[in-house]
Amino acid sequence: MDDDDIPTLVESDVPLLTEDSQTSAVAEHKTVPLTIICGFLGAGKSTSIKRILTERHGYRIAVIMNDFGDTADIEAKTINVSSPDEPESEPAEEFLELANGCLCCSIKDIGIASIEKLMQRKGAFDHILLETTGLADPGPIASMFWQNEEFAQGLGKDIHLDGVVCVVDAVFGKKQMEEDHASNGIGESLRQIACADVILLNKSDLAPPPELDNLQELVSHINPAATIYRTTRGEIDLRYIMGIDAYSARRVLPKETLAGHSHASHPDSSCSEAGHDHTHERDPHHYEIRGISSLQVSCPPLKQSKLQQIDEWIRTVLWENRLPDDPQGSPPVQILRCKGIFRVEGGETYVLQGVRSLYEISSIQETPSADMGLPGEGKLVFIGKGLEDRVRRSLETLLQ
Ligand SMILES: Nc1nc2c(ncn2[C@@H]2O[C@H](COP(=O)(O)OP(=O)(O)OP(=O)(O)O)[C@@H](O)[C@H]2O)c(=O)[nH]1
Repeated sequence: MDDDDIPTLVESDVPLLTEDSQTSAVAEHKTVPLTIICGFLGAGKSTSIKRILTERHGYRIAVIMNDFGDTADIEAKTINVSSPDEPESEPAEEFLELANGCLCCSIKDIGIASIEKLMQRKGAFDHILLETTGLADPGPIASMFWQNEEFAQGLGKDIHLDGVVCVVDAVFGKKQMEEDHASNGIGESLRQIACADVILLNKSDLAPPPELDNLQELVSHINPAATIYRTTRGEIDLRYIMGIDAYSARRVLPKETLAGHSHASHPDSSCSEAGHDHTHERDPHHYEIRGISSLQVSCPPLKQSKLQQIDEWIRTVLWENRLPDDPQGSPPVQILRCKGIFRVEGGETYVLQGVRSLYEISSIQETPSADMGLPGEGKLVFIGKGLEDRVRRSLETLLQ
């Protein structure tokens, strides 16, 4: 057709994402995705959320936070919601309805009960963002919304966990990881990074590029299963942090991880004592901060009979903090997060997802694509403490 011709309108079967269709999509089916936003004190969580709450993006997002803090000055209508069962009761939560259609909810306790109250307004939003405090460990919070029986029978009918986003301070992030002491041995900033599906290196305007490169390399070795973006004031296309489906089979591991090389951990207590170590004599790829590191193992197509053995290996490591073949007195292994995708001979594809001691190995119906790293080699990624060479050897022997 000539450029000057009047175009003819044709019927399209591509759905348009209008406000109405969003509402009906949420109302009809489907569970509302929930994203956990974590990050150490002052990393920029509230700044990122404030941006989301004020920008015109067309989504109705409910944000749950411990207090309104910085967002209190946003022009909004305050609505109090009390439970229909106790209409007279003093509402424990306060809601702000914002001009762009977002809903902001301040709660004292990020618990199931509070979110149930929020869900009374189901249909009024398309996505939930849950901001944790700077010292929160997102692991138990993620487990609350995933693989939790009570949740599955209740709120799980309305909500599903979409992903964990961790905001890291580009200037102080490294220092926070090194100095973050915790009574149980793993500091909160490391737990947050380990548990994340997406990591935002925020305040990138304040860090010199080489420092930013170093931090990114370090963070990507601590958590090779996460996608990392650099941001200033949390500025990022919402598609990269919302609707990422990190707990579904489609995007288990970022492309870089699937394409990348394996990194082994080498134990050296004197190195971890001093903080991090990324110039280890034995392995230039070794990165470890306060004992936390990652282990990636390639996984060729496996015999069906291996499935049960893999399940047993993972169960023993996650639940008993040891390798199945460990002699007594071996140092413990503590896994914070694991992910993986692999194939069995004959074609079936399996996905591994794990948060702390909860894990799931499920087969997926979709035809594996290059995006998933398959066909080709699968990959298993473990993030945690005590991931020494013997752990790699044990897993590699199993997968042979
Ligand atoms: N220059 C610069 N400043 C930023 C950026 N992001 C946040 N800030 C500032 O950093 C300070 C802390 O940001 P917040 O958003 O309050 O951080 P937070 O993670 O919510 O902090 P807590 O709630 O205390 O854990 C504020 O003064 C922000 O204005 C950024 O990308 N660049």
